[in-house]
Amino acid sequence: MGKKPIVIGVAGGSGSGKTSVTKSIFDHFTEKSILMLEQDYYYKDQADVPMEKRLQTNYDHPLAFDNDLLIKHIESLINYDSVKKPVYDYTLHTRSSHVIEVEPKDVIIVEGILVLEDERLRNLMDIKLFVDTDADLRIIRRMLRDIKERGRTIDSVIEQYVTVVRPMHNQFIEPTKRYADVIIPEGGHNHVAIDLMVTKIQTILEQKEIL
Ligand SMILES: Nc1ncnc2c1ncn2[C@@H]1O[C@H](COP(=O)(O)OP(=O)(O)O)[C@@H](O)[C@H]1O
Ligand SMILES: Nc1ccn([C@@H]2O[C@H](COP(=O)(O)O)[C@@H](O)[C@H]2O)c(=O)n1
Repeated sequence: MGKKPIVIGVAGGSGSGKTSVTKSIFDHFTEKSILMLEQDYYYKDQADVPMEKRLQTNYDHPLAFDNDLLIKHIESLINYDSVKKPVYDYTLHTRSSHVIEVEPKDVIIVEGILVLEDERLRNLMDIKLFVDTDADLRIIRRMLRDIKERGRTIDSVIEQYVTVVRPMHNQFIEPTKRYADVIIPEGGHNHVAIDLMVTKIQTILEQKEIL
């Protein structure tokens, strides 16, 4: 392997298409060259917090995340050491008892709403992306996804969006766009932006002579 893995940060609002962009990039490579760390998996553990309190947690505030652990894991992977990535359960609002053993790779993608908010995380990144999608599309996408995949109701998604997600987005997420090297409009189906990123990563991997 080459000297140091490349770290790519993918930020953007909830429902903007971060995961879709990351997966589309991912699918162009073999598993031996690229790995993904989801900031969501690094929400603070709430195993000891009662469920009624978990429902009141602000999951869109920077303090909701265990960035210390995320940074520790990125630093280990940069040194080509494996890590035990936590697994997050959105229905229980805490980490599951499982972990995923992640082997080091030459490309590390770190994806999440607030990955560009923490200066320590930004300093570990070689390329910073911000997926920029209008608020109306984000709420529609989130509504469909959260009901289908995260065990939520229409009422709960609307209530959370209006009281927490929207204000936190405006206060903490949107301002991090200024740190991005590349802004990707519309997210998951932006094939031009995805192809550009794939080409860039391929070039880096070719330089490392591992393709
Ligand atoms: N360009 C797009 N057009 C339509 N739906 C999309 C698009 N990009 C993503 N989606 C859908 O919107 C939902 C949220 O996308 P996701 O990639 O999970 O966003 P994020 O990770 O930013 O929250 C998913 O169900 C996904 O399939
Ligand atoms: N228990 C939780 C944890 C997080 N959320 C919401 O997830 C959003 C971030 O994930 P995306 O895939 O949408 O980027 C964030 O906006 C939190 O509100 C949650 O609802 N419950």
